Amino acid sequence: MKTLIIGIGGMTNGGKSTLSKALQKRLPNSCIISQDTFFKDDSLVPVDSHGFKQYDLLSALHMDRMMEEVETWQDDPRAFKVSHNGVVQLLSEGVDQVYVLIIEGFLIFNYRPLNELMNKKYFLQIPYETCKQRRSSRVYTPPDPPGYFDGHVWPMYLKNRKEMEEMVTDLVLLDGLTERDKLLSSVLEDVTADIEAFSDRDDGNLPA
Ligand SMILES: Nc1ncnc2c1ncn2[C@@H]1O[C@H](COP(=O)(O)OP(=O)(O)O)[C@@H](O)[C@H]1O
Ligand SMILES: O=C(O)c1ccc[n+]([C@@H]2O[C@H](COP(=O)([O-])O)[C@@H](O)[C@H]2O)c1
Repeated sequence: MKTLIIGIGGMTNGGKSTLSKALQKRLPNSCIISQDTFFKDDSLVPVDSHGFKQYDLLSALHMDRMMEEVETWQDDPRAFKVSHNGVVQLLSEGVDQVYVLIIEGFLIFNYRPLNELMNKKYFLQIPYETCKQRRSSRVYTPPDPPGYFDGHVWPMYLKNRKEMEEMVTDLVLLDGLTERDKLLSSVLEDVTADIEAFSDRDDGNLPA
């Protein structure tokens, strides 16, 4: 069975889940694993000296559980697909099916074990003002306290981004201000080309 793992990383509110959901709808036999679903319980997240909860760190996430979820997909992508969101689509007879996993989240490329599994890495970026504006209209659980964006989210983004750039060299940067449909079609075109190249090969490896 052939598999492809795509990472959709990026800044908070960069458009990761919007793009991932749209891609999943268009890619047969694809599933999404979202890092957001692995946040630790609020009681386990420490506060800093300014009283801000330290959510924008890898230590605020159950990354071990996220890896287990990815391994469950790797063990049997077909069963994972059936148990998570339904029907497996058979393409044409005689063609090897390629199962696609979309891993999305704001710190996926900062976690080396996850990073190493990905065949393709996309990173959605937006300017500070857009990020702050989009974030202000989103309600998290718990909600952002006053000053949280400038006091915690943005400084941690800068720190995490620097760390990511020291670890990862093969990122494809995407402009999160691009219109949704255009973003989708450019990534879809890229991924579809990989899938086609991949399904033509019989050694199970994605061409470089
Ligand atoms: N390409 C885009 N252009 C304009 N707004 C977008 C775009 N993609 C997403 N958004 C909006 O930005 C906000 C954050 O999007 P979301 O996909 O939830 O971001 P993330 O998963 O990166 O936090 C939402 O209000 C969404 O509708
Ligand atoms: O989902 C949660 O439990 C949660 C609780 C508190 C905060 N968050 C925020 O979720 C952000 C990452 O998710 P996202 O979708 O904005 O990239 C990160 O900036 C955190 O501050 C998320």
